[in-house]
Amino acid sequence: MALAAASLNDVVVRRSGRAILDSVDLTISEGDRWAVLGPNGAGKSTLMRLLAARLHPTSGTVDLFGERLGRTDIFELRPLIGLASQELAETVPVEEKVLDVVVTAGYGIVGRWREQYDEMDLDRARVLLDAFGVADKADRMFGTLSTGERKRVLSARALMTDPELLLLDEPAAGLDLGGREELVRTLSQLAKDPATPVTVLVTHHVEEIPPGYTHALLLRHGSVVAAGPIGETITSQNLTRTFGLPLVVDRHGERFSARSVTLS
Ligand SMILES: Nc1ncnc2c1ncn2[C@@H]1O[C@H](COP(=O)(O)OP(=O)(O)OP(=O)(O)O)[C@@H](O)[C@H]1O
Repeated sequence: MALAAASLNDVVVRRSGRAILDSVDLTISEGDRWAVLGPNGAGKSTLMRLLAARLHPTSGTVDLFGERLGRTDIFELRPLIGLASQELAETVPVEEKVLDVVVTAGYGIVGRWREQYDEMDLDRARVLLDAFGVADKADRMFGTLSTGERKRVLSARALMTDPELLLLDEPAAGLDLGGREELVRTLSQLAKDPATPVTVLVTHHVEEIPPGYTHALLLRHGSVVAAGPIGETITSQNLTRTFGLPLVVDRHGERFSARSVTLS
């Protein structure tokens, strides 16, 4: 059997005496594209930090590409993982040139630290910016971009190292409707491309799940409500349990939408 990209076994993360992830079991396999959903505070970003080898579990085990967190050199693991998150966005210097924000991913840093980069790296960074519709922003300062433009740049950055695992934490948050739809289309094209690595995307909204996503994980209060193939997991019953209010999910081809049910 192929090695799992990520395998979590009975994972607990405890903070201030509270389990912010509780008994989480999860296997992410080669070719999978996972959407992770749950209300604010459910533990989604904490899960992403584990998958990014930026956090160790309090108990249980996390294996990334067969290497166990805590027993392996995380600095060897991290280049295999492309991460785009708000936490990372906040570490980017506002005066950093957009092209450099992307290209520095290849050097495992944020913030420009040398004057010259390889022309091949710069070309790749431009191609990725183009794929996310922000090639025309390459020479701008990161701090002058809109929220949505920053999200796109960081998604491009996450792919710069040609990672084995792509982690996108709320890539569509703060985008307007047109921007969201464009991003969903870009992410869908990526999802359907066999060359794209295993992907895990966090979102608050089923509308943001790109076509081509194969699996979903629903979290509430740090626990898994449901996990599995997307069509079986994104259901009215599971969403209702996850968000704690009566919800109806509709499916339109490969897209989902959800609305609350008014109880009379
Ligand atoms: N260091 C910490 N100490 C105490 N509580 C923490 C700590 N870090 C995170 N938490 C709590 O853990 C819970 C899960 O946080 P996390 O950021 O993973 O949630 P999330 O699902 O990503 O939320 P959101 O949708 O709001 O981004 C939250 O209630 C948060 O307040």
